[in-house]
Amino acid sequence: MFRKSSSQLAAYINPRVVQAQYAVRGLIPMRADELKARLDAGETLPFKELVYCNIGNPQALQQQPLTFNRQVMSLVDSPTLLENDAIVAQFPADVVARAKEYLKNINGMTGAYTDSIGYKWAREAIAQFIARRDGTESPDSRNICLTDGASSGVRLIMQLLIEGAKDGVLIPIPQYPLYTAQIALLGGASAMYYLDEAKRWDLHVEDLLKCNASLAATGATPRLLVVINPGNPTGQVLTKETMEGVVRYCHDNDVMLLADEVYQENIYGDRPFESFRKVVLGMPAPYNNTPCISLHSTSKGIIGECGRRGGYFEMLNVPKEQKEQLLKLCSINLCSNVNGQVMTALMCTPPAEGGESYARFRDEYDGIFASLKGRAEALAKELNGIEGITCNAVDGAMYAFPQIRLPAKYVARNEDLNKSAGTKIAADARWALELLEETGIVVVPGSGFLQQEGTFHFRTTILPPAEQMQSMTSSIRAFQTKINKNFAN
Ligand SMILES: Cc1ncc(COP(=O)(O)O)c(CN[C@@H]2CONC2=O)c1O
Repeated sequence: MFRKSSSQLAAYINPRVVQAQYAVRGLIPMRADELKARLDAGETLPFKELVYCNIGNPQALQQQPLTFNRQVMSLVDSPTLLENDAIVAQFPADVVARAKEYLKNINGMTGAYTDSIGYKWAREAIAQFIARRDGTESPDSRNICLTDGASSGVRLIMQLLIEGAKDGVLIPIPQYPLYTAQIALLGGASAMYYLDEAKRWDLHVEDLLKCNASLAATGATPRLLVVINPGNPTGQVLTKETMEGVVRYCHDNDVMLLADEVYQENIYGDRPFESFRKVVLGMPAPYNNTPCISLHSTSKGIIGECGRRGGYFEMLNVPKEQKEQLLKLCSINLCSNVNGQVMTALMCTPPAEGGESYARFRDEYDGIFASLKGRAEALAKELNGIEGITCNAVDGAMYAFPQIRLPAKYVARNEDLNKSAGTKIAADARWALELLEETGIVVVPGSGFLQQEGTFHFRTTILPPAEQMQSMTSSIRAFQTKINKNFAN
């Protein structure tokens, strides 16, 4: 049997991979990278720099890491430094003590595999963090699993529950595209519940029941309900009343609740964050027995350590059989990365008041929070001041998701451009592409998060430093004003 030449072999690709999309690093950011390469090569473009507002990557936009965490991490990563008194003398005492504590727990071997669900000591630190945050009993640390960021937690949980098209996942629209991508990769069925832009992007529990019907119509059963609180891209913070309605839905319909709470520290508006775990435990029987898996991450909040790939999920009321299978899935990956585990433990255990590092930590933490809050408020205000753009307040998370009112002539032109180029670019993707080409501003079109039919949005982060944000909103204003004028109906 002669082997076919490489040119004859059709490069087979799993069609599910082709179907999966992830707009946060899709068409617009890829085009931005091409433009950046041209700028770097000395070419003259209509702008001098790219402003990457497509990804919630704080430290890529000049946010500083928290010193305490980095100091502890450096000593844990290189324990021999602790044998050098001159080096030790350069670190605050509570940093040295914390590093020694962690190294003792790790037996000094930070290069070794850990338990499949992560270091026991790190999981116990997370359990204590959860108890302090919620004012409840400490969860059993065996119900906590450290992950390579929340993304890998989502993947594991979806693998547990989604075999194929008969298994349905309820997702919010607009949604963070990790979810539709993972559902596509598993061949699952998705049912969309639309967030209400006119009501601060709130969700309506009755829409969840409509999802049941849409899944039933295809022979699928709802297995998982995803709630992102605070919301990405929409920035809403749910009320306790809404959350209780969600819990009742999950209990009554035997659906696992996946509470994506990676932005739980990014709260800027009048609505406080309450964890789904706390809401479930505060409800009367039988609702306090509702299964709920909560996600957290070192990528967001104030810590912003995205590249460390730290995070965890906590299983509340999850049946033993499901827990065992989920933990088996974790074992197949052997363990999450050690730096991410250490960083997650540090996120959950800040320096104690009275310690040498406390004042600096507090100052850094409060400074970053105040800056994020200020930028969130300023950005929504500026965007609302642009004709043709309206934006809900950014109550939480790291993004604004304004609606753009595109003139009919602009939408029609986009259809003509698609026809002549054989492309299928959505009107708001065309808007984002042209904004990029003219200004260097990189945003993600609302179509990348899905949205109500006939509406157009874009998502920008609140992360550019204040002075850069000012010029960014001025450029968006000029760009939109030109569209309003040139395509006036
Ligand atoms: C709601 C939500 N869940 C999970 C994740 C994954 O985070 P990990 O880094 O812990 O895997 C993100 C990342 N946010 C993406 C990345 O930056 N911009 C975004 O929209 C997110 O926004």
